[in-house]
Amino acid sequence: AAKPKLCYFRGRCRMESIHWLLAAAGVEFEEEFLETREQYEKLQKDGHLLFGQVPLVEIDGMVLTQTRAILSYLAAKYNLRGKDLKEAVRIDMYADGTLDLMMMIAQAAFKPPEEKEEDLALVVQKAKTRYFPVFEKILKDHGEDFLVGNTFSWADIQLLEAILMVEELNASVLSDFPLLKAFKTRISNMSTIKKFLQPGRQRQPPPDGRYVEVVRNVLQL
Ligand SMILES: CCCCC[C@H]1O[C@@H](O)C[C@@H]1SC[C@H](NC(=O)CC[C@H](N)C(=O)O)C(=O)NCC(=O)O
Repeated sequence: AAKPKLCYFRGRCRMESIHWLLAAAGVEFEEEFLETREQYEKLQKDGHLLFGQVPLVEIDGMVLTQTRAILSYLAAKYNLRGKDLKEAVRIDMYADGTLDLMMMIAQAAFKPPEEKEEDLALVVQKAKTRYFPVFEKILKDHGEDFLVGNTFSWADIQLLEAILMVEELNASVLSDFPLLKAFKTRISNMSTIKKFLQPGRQRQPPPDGRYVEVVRNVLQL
């Protein structure tokens, strides 16, 4: 089958969780990076953008947008969405929580320096007081290597992505979360994820001025 084709800016934000999921599933993908307004307008003209937005993923003969819908489809397709509906909804809840946290980081990139600083400090605070305590407790109560059931799922991928992203902001953020530390080591060492984390793979760097400039130009923000 043809490789999935991803279309987004050369950066993280909404597409990064899709990179992670495909990489964790060991699925090779192609990418088109949006650099110009013309590219974006062509996608719109071709009717590929349902609501005029990216991320865009072409897979299995479909043209998909809406990050959450894409992630749900991919998680189900690659057996990363639990063994039944009850596990699936728990995976969705956990994944949604990490997406909320990571979106806070993504949006901060577009703020002026002082505000960005404040926003990112708030993100670290939220991670330490709201999100990570929840996941620490889940791991403690559940007593398994993974967040849901006793198998690897999309929720585990999302949590690792979020942990690494928050650690970029504050390296000692896991100091009060021993189970999350062990979780991070365990999941990072899974072969497909270990490969993805090596330099030069398709993981994107944190947003920088160039990324913000390209997004603003392409979207005319
Ligand atoms: C000020 C902050 C602006 C952020 C704008 C974009 O840069 C990324 O960091 C976040 C977004 S992504 C680009 C944006 N896409 C979305 O907002 C997708 C939202 C959708 N619910 C999803 O989850 O896929 C976009 O295409 N907008 C065109 C426009 O709506 O006309």
